[in-house]
Amino acid sequence: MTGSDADAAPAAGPPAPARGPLIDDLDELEDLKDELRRAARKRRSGRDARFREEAAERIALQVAELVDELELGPGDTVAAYVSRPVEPGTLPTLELLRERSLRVLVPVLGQALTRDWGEFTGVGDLDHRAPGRPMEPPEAAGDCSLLREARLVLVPALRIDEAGYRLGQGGGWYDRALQHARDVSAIVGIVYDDEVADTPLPRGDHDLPVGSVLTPTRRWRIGA
Ligand SMILES: Nc1nc2c(c(=O)[nH]1)N(C=O)[C@@H](CNc1ccc(C(=O)N[C@@H](CCC(=O)O)C(=O)O)cc1)CN2
Ligand SMILES: Nc1ncnc2c1ncn2[C@@H]1O[C@H](COP(=O)(O)OP(=O)(O)OP(=O)(O)O)[C@@H](O)[C@H]1O
Repeated sequence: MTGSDADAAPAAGPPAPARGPLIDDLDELEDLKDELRRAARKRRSGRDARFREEAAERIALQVAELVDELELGPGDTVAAYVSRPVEPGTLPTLELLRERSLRVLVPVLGQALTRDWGEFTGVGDLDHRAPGRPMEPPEAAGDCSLLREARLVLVPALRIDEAGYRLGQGGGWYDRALQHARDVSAIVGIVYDDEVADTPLPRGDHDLPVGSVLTPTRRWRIGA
């Protein structure tokens, strides 16, 4: 290495994680993402009930640690999702958050899949409106601007890469909702361990990264 190369080296800290190519052509972007979604969904559908239950319990333990670290307590707001059977499970997490007297917001899709949020008050209070659709509280507490009140936002994904970019279900629901989060550091993406992408995911202009990743066995901040 020459003297000038050494001078140009960054001062300290790890290198920034590689971001995927920014793809302007929306058709090309959707084709690439759809192929990845197909593979991810296929793998998810092959997991058995025992694996899923254990993973859901482990996710709740990880979330409990995070809640302690953030010193969240009664009255603080956390946004989460009500998992569908194939997704990393959140039912134990939701119960745990309630037990700690946190205010828990979960998506309410509304008529035209609007991005409203409702309060989670217990699994028994949720409605199952249509097959394939996540369970929802019977009514919304407010629209997407409510998300700003959340100190922690737990977000589902099919895959997440090292720079925090996520592959979602393809509706753009979270990409739009997350614009209202108070801060990227409050956003935590949840995936199974083998869904952490070791090569950067394709991303568009609208894709927003998460600030941390949480799996059934570990959690870390992006870029840390
Ligand atoms: N648990 C969970 N909640 C979430 C999301 C998510 O990815 N996971 N979303 C993330 O965007 C938003 C909306 N997600 C939706 C997911 C499915 C359908 C739906 O209508 N699904 C089809 C069935 C598809 C299937 O079987 O795979 C249907 O009911 O016809 C609608 C919204 C908000 N809530
Ligand atoms: N902020 C936004 N404004 C307008 N359109 C958007 C926005 N975010 C996403 N979209 C559109 O929504 C569609 C799906 O986006 P994308 O493939 O990124 O969804 P996803 O991240 O997989 O899903 P989700 O966010 O629901 O988990 C795309 O057509 C995209 O252009």
